[in-house]
Amino acid sequence: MAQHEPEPDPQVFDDDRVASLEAQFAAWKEQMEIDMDKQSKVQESIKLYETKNAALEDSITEYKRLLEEYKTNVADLKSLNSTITMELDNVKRSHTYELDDLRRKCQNDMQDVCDRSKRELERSRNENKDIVDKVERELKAEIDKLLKSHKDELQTLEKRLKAELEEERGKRQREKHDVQKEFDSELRAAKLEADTKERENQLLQGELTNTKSELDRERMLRNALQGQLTNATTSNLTLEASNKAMKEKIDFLESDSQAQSSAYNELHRRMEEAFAIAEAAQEKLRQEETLRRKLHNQVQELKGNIRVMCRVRPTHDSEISPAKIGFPDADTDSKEVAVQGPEKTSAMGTNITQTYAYAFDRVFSPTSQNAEVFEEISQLVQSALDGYNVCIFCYGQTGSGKTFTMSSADGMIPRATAQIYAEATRLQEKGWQYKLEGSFVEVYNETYNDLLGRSEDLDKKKIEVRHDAAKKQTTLENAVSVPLDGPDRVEEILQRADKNRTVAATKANMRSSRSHSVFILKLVGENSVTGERSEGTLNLVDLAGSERLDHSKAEGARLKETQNINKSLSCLGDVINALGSSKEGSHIPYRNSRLTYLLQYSLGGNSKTLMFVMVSPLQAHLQETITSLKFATKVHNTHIGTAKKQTKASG
Ligand SMILES: Nc1ncnc2c1ncn2[C@@H]1O[C@H](COP(=O)(O)OP(=O)(O)OP(=O)(O)O)[C@@H](O)[C@H]1O
Repeated sequence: MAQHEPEPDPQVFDDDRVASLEAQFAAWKEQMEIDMDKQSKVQESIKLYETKNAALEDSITEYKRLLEEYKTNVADLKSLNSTITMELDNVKRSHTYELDDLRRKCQNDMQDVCDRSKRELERSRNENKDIVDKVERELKAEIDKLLKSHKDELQTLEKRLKAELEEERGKRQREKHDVQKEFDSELRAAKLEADTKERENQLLQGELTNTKSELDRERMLRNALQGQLTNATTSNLTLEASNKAMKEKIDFLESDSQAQSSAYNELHRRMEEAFAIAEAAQEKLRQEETLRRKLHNQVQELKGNIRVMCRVRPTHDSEISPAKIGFPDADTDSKEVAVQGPEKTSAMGTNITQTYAYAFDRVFSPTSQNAEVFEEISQLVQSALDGYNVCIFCYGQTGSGKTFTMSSADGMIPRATAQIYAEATRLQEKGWQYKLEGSFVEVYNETYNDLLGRSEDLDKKKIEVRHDAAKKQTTLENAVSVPLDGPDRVEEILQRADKNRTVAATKANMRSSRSHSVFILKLVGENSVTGERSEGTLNLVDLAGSERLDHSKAEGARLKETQNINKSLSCLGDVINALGSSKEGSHIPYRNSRLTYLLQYSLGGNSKTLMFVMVSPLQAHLQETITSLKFATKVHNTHIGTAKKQTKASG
């Protein structure tokens, strides 16, 4: 069994216990001192914390106050901000309205001035011409009539007077002769009688008185006869006076015709004046034409040098499953198109469709006609006449309506050339003479082909493209260029190009879809009156189908074609991108494809560019449609520098 040590008795204080208690006490004391020390430290800390707490509370109060102040400031700033935003919106809106008004006013003024001047000129020309013709005719007829009637009157009068005079003279002569004869015979008889009476005087004194009285009677008779002779002479004199009066009348009538000829001279003078006014009006018109060109191109520059428009073609009767394409602002601006994407299943398992919205400078819905589309581009066509390089191209997948828009019978090419021809003819009266030349080339497999050359030469004849950097003009060596001397020539050009392409096409290869065609119209104008000269180019481009073909399914010639199309279209995108992002003078990759090389001077800062993105309305083409619209949006967001007109004084 184990021995237990006895428990110490608490009442017994031996030395060991005392020592242990003392040690314990010392330890407690030490501990207490430490605790006291700690307590005083804690109390000090508490005091410190209390001081800090008070300071913190002060700070919190200060912060709260500052926060309140800050909130008030924020509220003030917010309301100031919204006021400024509102004001900014108002200013923006009013500026937009002002700009629109200014633009509209400019266009209206310009139109008014042109119309007024035209009407004025036309009216004064017609008036003058009519007045001059009428007056000339009337005067001539009047003068002829008067001269004829005067001549006739004169002749009749002369004849009558002569006859009367002759008759009167004859009558008087005869009367005189008779009287003289009578007198002579009477005198002879009287003499005889006097002789007899003389002889008888001596014999018959009484009879003498009788004879004398008879003689007196005879004398009286003679006097009477002489009186008659005097009367005849007086009447002769009267007739001569009336003859003179007649002559005076003739002179008067002749002087009247002089008055008419001075009236004619006056009219001639007025006509000269009218011609001078017409010439001044024409000069004014010429000046207004120069002003119109300036204003027109300012408006074009305001619209931007690269514009993008979208056209959705209608579905044909044979086509089913149309895509859901909407035109949200068709009733107002017509600038938006919204395409409903393919149906997808969400993470929650529900079917969803996404709508993609795009905005361009103009969107044409399927109901739009070529005439409506041309209205939008006609102003750019006008710019080509004014000396700018203009490039209009159609981009889109095969069958989206590019060729319909560009080259159909009422497409952009025939319409543009007709407008240019009409405008060039109209400008002749303002002193402009234009030389218009058209060529039509195709870029196929990175080679240029002449669509106006002989069909057997297609793919064989080599065309060289030459650039004149100073004039910013491009020439095609070895390509046929046709002078556009009448509006019908374009139909001939289109037919020839179409024939060449058809000859080149094979069953497996629809050439029109696999090549880019470029219609190039050169417009060189000279104004003999003002000495101005302008050189512009209009390029109308129908691009190859933009659909991404599956390389894996293409082989041989088809693969090469596909690669070339993809390359040239992406080069076109690169050039536009570089033009939009680069500084002046930096590198633009025109040389990377034949298409961009050809269009070099019609895509840069010196030109005005318009891209039509053509859209097929079919659900089956939806993916291509979205790709095309994305590409077009990228182009639309590009800003290209201000165009420069190719004008210089001739000589
Ligand atoms: N706006 C439209 N109105 C009526 N028909 C149209 C319109 N646009 C295109 N079409 C018709 O749609 C068809 C395809 O058009 P088009 O040949 O112009 O397409 P494309 O894009 O030029 O094709 P490809 O690249 O093969 O040349 C043609 O029959 C054309 O007449």
